[in-house]
Amino acid sequence: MVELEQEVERRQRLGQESAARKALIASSYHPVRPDIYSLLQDEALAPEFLAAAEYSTSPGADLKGLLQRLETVSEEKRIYRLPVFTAPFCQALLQELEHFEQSDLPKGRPNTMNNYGVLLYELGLDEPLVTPLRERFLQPLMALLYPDCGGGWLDSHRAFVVKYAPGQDRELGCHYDNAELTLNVSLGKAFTGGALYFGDLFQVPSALAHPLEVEHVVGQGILHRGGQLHGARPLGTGERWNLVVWLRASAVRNRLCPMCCRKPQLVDDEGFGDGFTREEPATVDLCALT
Ligand SMILES: O=C(O)CCC(=O)C(=O)O
Ligand SMILES: [Fe+2]
Repeated sequence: MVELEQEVERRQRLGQESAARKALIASSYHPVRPDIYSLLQDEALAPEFLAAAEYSTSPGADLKGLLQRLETVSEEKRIYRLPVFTAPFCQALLQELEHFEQSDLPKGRPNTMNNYGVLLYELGLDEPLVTPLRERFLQPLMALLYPDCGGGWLDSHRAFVVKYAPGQDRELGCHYDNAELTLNVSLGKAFTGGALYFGDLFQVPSALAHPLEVEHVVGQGILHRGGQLHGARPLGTGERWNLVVWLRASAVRNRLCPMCCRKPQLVDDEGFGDGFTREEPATVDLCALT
């Protein structure tokens, strides 16, 4: 019980420390690409992504129609891919992230597994970039692709950039995400190796028996369920930067925490916290099997 209390305190501290870093960065950091801090414009997005999102919001849109507008990486594992950002936007975002990395401002790391990379919330990129991306584009797509995983009920996210480079992190162990659904976009630079591999949903026995390898394509995003076991193979050469958006639906996680598979007991936190809410959104259909 003492350990549990300490862990709760540690997590609450993380939220407060993250908010403090965000405030410090807002007051003293000078972006090299201020353009990416203005509200997300359609021009930043790949035409295929715009088309898929526009289709998904059109009357009568269905899964079959959407599947004609993106690549099915694995039907069985329900993994999909499509171009997300234009090349110039990827380059601008990379330039900004690198500039921030080189600054001596404090950086909150994405999770316990990545020692490099940054949280987009702390940089101030949630409001102009990630929230509009989720609300306007990802939500309609995810509602058709994963209605049983809260795809139509996304109400928060945790977005970060992971960076792999020689002498830094080079790979990522097998895990599942604290997310109902995940978008992983390759931003560049030039690299070899570093493919993702996917097993089954983590609840399945011997879920890693036949992993599927998925190479990154710069500018393109992989969509998968957060509970799908995955990891990253070692980087060969070059640098790999990916934008990862953990998408959360409180309507789903309020019932069953996706990490411990129990009914969550909530404590207060800053911002989106871990994506749970005390107020219930209206009802949502859930898969009884997963
Ligand atoms: O290395 C990658 O691209 C995957 C990162 C990832 O799965 C995660 O951070 O949750
Ligand atoms: Fe992950």
